[in-house]
Amino acid sequence: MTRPQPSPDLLVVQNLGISFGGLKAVDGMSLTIRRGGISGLIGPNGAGKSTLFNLIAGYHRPTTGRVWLAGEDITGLPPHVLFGKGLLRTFQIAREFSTLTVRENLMMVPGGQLGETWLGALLRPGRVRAEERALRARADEILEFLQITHVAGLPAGGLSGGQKKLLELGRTMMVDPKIVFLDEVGAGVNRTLLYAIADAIRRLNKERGYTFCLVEHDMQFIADLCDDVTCMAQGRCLARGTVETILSDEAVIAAYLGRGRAAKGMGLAGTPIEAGVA
Ligand SMILES: Nc1ncnc2c1ncn2[C@@H]1O[C@H](COP(=O)(O)OP(=O)(O)OP(=O)(O)O)[C@@H](O)[C@H]1O
Repeated sequence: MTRPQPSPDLLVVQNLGISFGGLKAVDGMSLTIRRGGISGLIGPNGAGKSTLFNLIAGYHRPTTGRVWLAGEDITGLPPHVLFGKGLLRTFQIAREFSTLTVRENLMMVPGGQLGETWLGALLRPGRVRAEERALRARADEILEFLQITHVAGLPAGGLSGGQKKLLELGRTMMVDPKIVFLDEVGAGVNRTLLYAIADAIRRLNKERGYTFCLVEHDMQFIADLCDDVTCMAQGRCLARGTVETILSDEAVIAAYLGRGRAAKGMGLAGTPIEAGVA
């Protein structure tokens, strides 16, 4: 007897929309994200990419449409509930606890720890210590995976921009997520750390099966990592396909560079697109 195969689509978004005042920031977006893949989401400034991430990850409630995760309707659920279901979102500006050490930033990610309540700490000190040891071991394993063990004991506020982005990635790893939405993880990061971040994403995908969706303006980063790409413009889906087809698509190039430059045959492949170029 053959077993039913799980659907290849981990996340399905249908007709999602939200308006701010009169502006339709996301206007009937549909999207599918394949289980075990790395998908890219591109589009000029103000296209609605971050807002779409916010709608999916529960930071905004959509006015239209639905979102399913592994077949379950998760539309409008708040971020902490989605976190528990393995759906996580990082932000363009890293959100570390600056006075805590890097290791502590990792250790505090999983919620519901026994040591968080005075009663738990008082009544079960042995279990609290065991829980803390397990969290510390997990944090140290992640720091080693990301090759940033040397900053484990430093305050997170003193890290470079790229190291903070690696820490953000590490924080998602503390809960073994199903799907991670990375919002401009490469923005403002030097080339060396950008390679380290790309390498970590690739290994998390291949070795641990994490599914990723990346918003990114650096087209080389998108081309190096993504299996498929969706381009948004004015809150809508402009085009969707393989990296090669999307980065050479005339409508996509025009959305970024303007019609005239698109007509001169200027492509996007390999080009870091500066914010604001559109
Ligand atoms: N909370 C908000 N209130 C009002 N308008 C908003 C809000 N959030 C986003 N917008 C507007 O919605 C539109 C889409 O913004 P969004 O940040 O999603 O675009 P983006 O594609 O992520 O852009 P970028 O690449 O510059 O980050 C923009 O016009 C933005 O000004």
